[in-house]
Amino acid sequence: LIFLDHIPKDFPKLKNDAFLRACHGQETNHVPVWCMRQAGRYLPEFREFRAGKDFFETCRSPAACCELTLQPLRRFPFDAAIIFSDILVIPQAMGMDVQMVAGKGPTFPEPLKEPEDLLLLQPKVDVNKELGYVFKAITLTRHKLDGKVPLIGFTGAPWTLMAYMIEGGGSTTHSKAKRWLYRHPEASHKLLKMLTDVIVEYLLGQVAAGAQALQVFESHAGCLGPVEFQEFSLPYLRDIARKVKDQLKESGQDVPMIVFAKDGHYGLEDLSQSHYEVVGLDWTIDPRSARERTGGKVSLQGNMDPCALYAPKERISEIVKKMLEGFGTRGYIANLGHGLYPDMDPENVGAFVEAVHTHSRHLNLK
Ligand SMILES: Cc1c2[nH]c(c1CCC(=O)O)Cc1[nH]c(c(CCC(=O)O)c1C)Cc1[nH]c(c(CCC(=O)O)c1C)Cc1[nH]c(c(CCC(=O)O)c1C)C2
Repeated sequence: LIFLDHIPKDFPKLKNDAFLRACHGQETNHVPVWCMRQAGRYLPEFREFRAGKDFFETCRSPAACCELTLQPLRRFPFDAAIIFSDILVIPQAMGMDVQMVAGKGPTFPEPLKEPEDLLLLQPKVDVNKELGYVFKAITLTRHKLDGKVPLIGFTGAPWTLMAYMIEGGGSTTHSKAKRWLYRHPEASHKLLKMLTDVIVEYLLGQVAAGAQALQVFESHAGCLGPVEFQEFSLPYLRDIARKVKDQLKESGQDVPMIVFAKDGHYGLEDLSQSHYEVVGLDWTIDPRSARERTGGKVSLQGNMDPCALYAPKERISEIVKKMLEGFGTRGYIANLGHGLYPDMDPENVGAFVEAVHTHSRHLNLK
């Protein structure tokens, strides 16, 4: 792969490696914490910066992505940054039109309807050309972070992206996309394979650009059952991790990978044996049982109910303490079980971060 030869080597030295150490199951003084959607509409500075600008235009501006990535870190002592972007830049790179419609979310004016529509997709995507703007944003942000915390790159997983490409936007049932799984299994596998190929190159490009960890979002695992998950999600999640890791090993790099299959608790054992260092959890799983079911094979990330941030600060602190006791402080990264909502109070996000740091330091001294 060409882009691995171009790894910039003049990045500032990392000052806080708690997140990376926790990914590898190593000891840390405190439990590292970050929040999914930490760059988002709950921050007034985010709303002000985004006002009047098109969402995907913002994604295509490395300077804007850098600014939005850094905003939450100016407020809170998060232990990791996640690059501002979106999972739907991949369908765009494959030739589909995606627009962000205010009050509605991402919308595909012409979603995939039948297997013949796969012919409309770019058969061979040049990720450097189509997604180079993300790589530029990552390199710029890694410099501007000045080694404060590691930078996480991310992608949507194949099934989740397939679901958006067929549904044409958000959905509660995902029945259009699931119709493909039952009616057009071969075409489904063809599309999932196409997506996997692009995702592998995209993640490698992000590492070459400076990403220090990678998260794969299988946000729509919950609408699959265990049987469909085994056939249409898990093999591709595994393939992505194996291929990315094989390539990175060749160039002597070690970048931890996180898999987050939202509502995919039925797949927890399998996910813990899928070549990812970290398994992300939503709030429907009890921390102790997650530890038991994953048998110490992986680090765990999560999983406070985002809505617990509506509670008073003292209550947040108690909930965090219980969560830390359940997971233990080793091989654990605190996070929410899903992203922050726009109406959440930034002060309570601060209380969450502080509770994780304070209680985990205390537990480590015991
Ligand atoms: C802040 C934001 C993003 N995307 C969207 C918004 C809100 C719209 C706006 O700001 O104008 C629209 C935006 N983009 C998407 C949605 C969900 C639509 C739906 O399914 O109904 C919305 C509202 C699609 C999307 N996009 C993403 C996922 C996976 C995570 C998840 O499960 O929530 C998904 C499913 C990933 C994503 N998306 C984003 C990040 C940035 C980094 C961070 O976390 O701080 C990330 C990681 C950024």
